[in-house]
Amino acid sequence: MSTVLVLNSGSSSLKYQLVNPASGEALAVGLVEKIGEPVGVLTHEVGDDETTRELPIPDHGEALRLVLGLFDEVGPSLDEAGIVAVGHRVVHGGTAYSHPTVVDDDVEAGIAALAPLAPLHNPANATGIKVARELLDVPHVAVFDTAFFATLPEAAYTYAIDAAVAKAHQIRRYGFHGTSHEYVSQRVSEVLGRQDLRQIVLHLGNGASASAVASGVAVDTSMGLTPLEGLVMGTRSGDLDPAIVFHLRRVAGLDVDEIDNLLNKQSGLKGIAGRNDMREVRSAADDGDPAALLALAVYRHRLVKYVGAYAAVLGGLDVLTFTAGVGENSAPLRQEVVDALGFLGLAVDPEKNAVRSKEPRVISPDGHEGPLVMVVPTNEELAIARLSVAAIS
Ligand SMILES: Nc1ncnc2c1ncn2[C@@H]1O[C@H](COP(=O)(O)OP(=O)(O)O)[C@@H](O)[C@H]1O
Ligand SMILES: CC(=O)OP(=O)(O)O
Ligand SMILES: [Mg+2]
Repeated sequence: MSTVLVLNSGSSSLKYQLVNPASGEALAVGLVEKIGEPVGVLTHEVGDDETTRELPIPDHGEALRLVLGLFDEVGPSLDEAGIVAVGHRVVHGGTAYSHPTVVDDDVEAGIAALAPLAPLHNPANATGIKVARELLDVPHVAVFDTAFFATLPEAAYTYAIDAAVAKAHQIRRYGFHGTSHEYVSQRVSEVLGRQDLRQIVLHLGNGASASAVASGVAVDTSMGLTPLEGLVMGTRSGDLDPAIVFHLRRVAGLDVDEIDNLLNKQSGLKGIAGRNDMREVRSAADDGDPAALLALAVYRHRLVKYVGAYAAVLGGLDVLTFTAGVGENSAPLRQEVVDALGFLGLAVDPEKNAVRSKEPRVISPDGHEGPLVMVVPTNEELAIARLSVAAIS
């Protein structure tokens, strides 16, 4: 057996999975949260056994040392599991990295140097890589969230600003969640047995993004220079008039870091309804909370706009697919969004929509003519494990 340890380092968290890329089996799944806070929390799951530790975890180095200690202590042993690589999720690859890349000192420095383009993500990714390379003597592979969108046409990735300024500062649409959009759109093609599909994928997690995919190639996506643009998210605003930034500076008196924090961490569902977790927003809305009802309405309105726009970009639509935490689990949201898109010929069968499953599935009515609606669970860790093995072989 060979396995890959997949690491996803966030600003204050480290998510990991030990995955068998051939079978797709996850041998261990874990999460270190609240890194740098007074009390950190480590959860390590092997099958049905869960081990939890609460202690101060000052930085990502200590987090990874603790995780490796648990693999020794409660298993599975990385050696016995035949670890062949560590796969790292890296959010921003800039224009330099558009394929999974085996990490050497230059690549490590290159990822760290992209921090200005992804200040919330790349510094943590770079630290995770540095520490993991010190502790684990196997090949390390960086898999970039931006890579799948390297194919975007110029008209889709160009912002209509001064061309010289854009070039000097690498300002363009990069797109994110690419590993998920690629994995999910490929699963759709496999399940339907067709490559020549016009697909829209809605990745709705804490971060959320939409993509338009034509015959397996990404042609548009909602996130931009950074993961702030596009859909309404848990704590991020998504699209807004750029002049709001000047207004916040000049009229509200916020400085740039405060505006950054406001739009990335205090906006989206949280900004409108005070909660970023979709389950809580839905339950407050069910209780009649006006702010939660409005947050849901704004979230849906943005989704409907993007699907309409991407159907136009694709010149028609064959499949609309929902994925990630909200997309996979919220049957009411899927129903509401598809109901608003009936004019495109989309429809959902309420019974199929209510089924909970880890399998990809069509939720349009049987015999439906017109574009299909699907739910396809994403698996970024498995995709990263497979891309990592491909990069070292
Ligand atoms: N049953 C559910 N109904 C609605 N939303 C759900 C459900 N389960 C999970 N979610 C939502 O999924 C989101 C997290 O998605 P996830 O893909 O795990 O996020 P990320 O990987 O970006 O942290 C949260 O907003 C959570 O409320
Ligand atoms: C790029 C991005 O938005 O990632 P996440 O959804 O994991 O925050
Ligand atoms: Mg996710």
